[in-house]
Amino acid sequence: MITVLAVASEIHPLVKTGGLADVVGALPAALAGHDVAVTTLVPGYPAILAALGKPRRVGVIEDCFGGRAVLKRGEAAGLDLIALDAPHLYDRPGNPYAGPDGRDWPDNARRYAALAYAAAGVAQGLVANVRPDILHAHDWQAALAPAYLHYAGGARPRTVVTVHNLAFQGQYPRSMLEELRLPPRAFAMDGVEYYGMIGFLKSGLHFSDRITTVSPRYAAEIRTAEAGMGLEGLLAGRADVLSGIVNGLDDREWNPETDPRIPATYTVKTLGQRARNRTAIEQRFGLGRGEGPLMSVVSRLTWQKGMDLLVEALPHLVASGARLALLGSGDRDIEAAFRAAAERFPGRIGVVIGYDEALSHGLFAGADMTLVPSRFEPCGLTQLYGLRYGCVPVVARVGGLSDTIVDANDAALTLKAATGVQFQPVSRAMLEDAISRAVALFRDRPLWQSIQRRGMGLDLSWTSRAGAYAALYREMLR
Ligand SMILES: Nc1ncnc2c1ncn2[C@@H]1O[C@H](COP(=O)(O)OP(=O)(O)O[C@H]2O[C@H](CO)[C@@H](O)[C@H](O)[C@H]2O)[C@@H](O)[C@H]1O
Repeated sequence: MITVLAVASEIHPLVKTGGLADVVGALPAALAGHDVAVTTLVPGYPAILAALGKPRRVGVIEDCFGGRAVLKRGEAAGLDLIALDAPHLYDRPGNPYAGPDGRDWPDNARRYAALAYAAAGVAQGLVANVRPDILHAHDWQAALAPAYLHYAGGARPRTVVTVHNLAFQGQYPRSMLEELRLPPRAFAMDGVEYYGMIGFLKSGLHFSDRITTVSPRYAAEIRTAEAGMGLEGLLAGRADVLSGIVNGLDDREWNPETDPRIPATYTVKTLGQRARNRTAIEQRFGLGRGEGPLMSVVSRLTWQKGMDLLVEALPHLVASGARLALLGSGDRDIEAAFRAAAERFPGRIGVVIGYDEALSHGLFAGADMTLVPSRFEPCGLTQLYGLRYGCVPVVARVGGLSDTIVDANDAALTLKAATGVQFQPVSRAMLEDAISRAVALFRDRPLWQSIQRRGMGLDLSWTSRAGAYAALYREMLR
């Protein structure tokens, strides 16, 4: 049995702002089947402490970045958790990273340094009976852990950092070095220094034994200047320990045969049931009926996700006979642009600004397609949900979108291999072209249904994908 201490700033179903939470929440159960036991260290946000009920106190850090912290262990939603209960850092309502005004909490450097610092402590024996073989840090919020272990010296577990999104790196001023409990010598190129700042993610990428990201294609892309966001040199230098493992989806949550969140459940043999789900979408999003396809989006509304391009492509989408139901939140400008489009095209474009887990399931269960025009995408989960639910993905050919969808070109159609529509480069013109191609494919119903069924029949579950992480851990311990 391999023991892993996972460290992350969010975990589904307790605290989620994006795909990171899905992965961190689903992996432990899937890894159990591979003889890997995962304990996850998370910040003691109110939602986490509430879910833990009556946890055991398993450790104390007297001076944890400005106050006392208690490590509390318990089970919630089937997860073995250690919460870092530090009210001065985490006892705040709402979004984990930002205050009610939408701005990052000013002390985020300390809040997530504390998480990584506690992780390093647990990795070196702070909690009785927890002596992990592997410390697995997810994203910048956890990425200082390998650095703390390095500077602490002594015995340590093997370490791996997973990059879910290179765009978020955690960069803070040099003046915080002492406050973050890093020695002066750490401020160097072969330390935590990064372009004159302290780089949390950079530190993790430098000091970890292994680096993974969430698709092979993204693992290759981030070694280039185009997608490396300044870290391409470091990543190229560590190419021998860098790999990509495509995300799976949580079968317990995402299964159209059993999903309690959708009006009508269905299987690959009863696709007709989806009509009821489509009607529910039309009602909720104020859409009229139509011959053309019902397209959908579930996304953060950001530049990464190409949502500004989609705004520009909306007149084309409507002219091609399609309708759109969009659920998302994010940049205020993009939110406003979608609201305006819904007013301009009543009955054709329906928009719900916000975050709504149940409604997102309904969209995959009833829409004909899901649009994912991302400029970059480490893996992407919504295209996987689309495949599973017969909601055909129309995606940009980047990162994990490239690794998970087979474009319906002539060759793929002949080989009966197509699962969606891909386009590149990521531009308004090519997005519009992809929309047109998707509309044309949709008109050929038998062909369309064969594409739907093929996606639904794929094994996308973590149950099989988790094997790649288990194999990586085994190799690291060899
Ligand atoms: N308004 C809304 N209402 C309800 N649900 C919503 C929603 N907006 C988004 N979601 C949900 O949030 C998750 C988003 O996951 P993604 O993988 O698409 O992207 P994200 O950029 O957050 O994750 C990063 O990490 C993940 C995990 O590794 C990578 O797949 C990805 O490429 C990378 O950018 C999905 O579960 C989606 O359904």
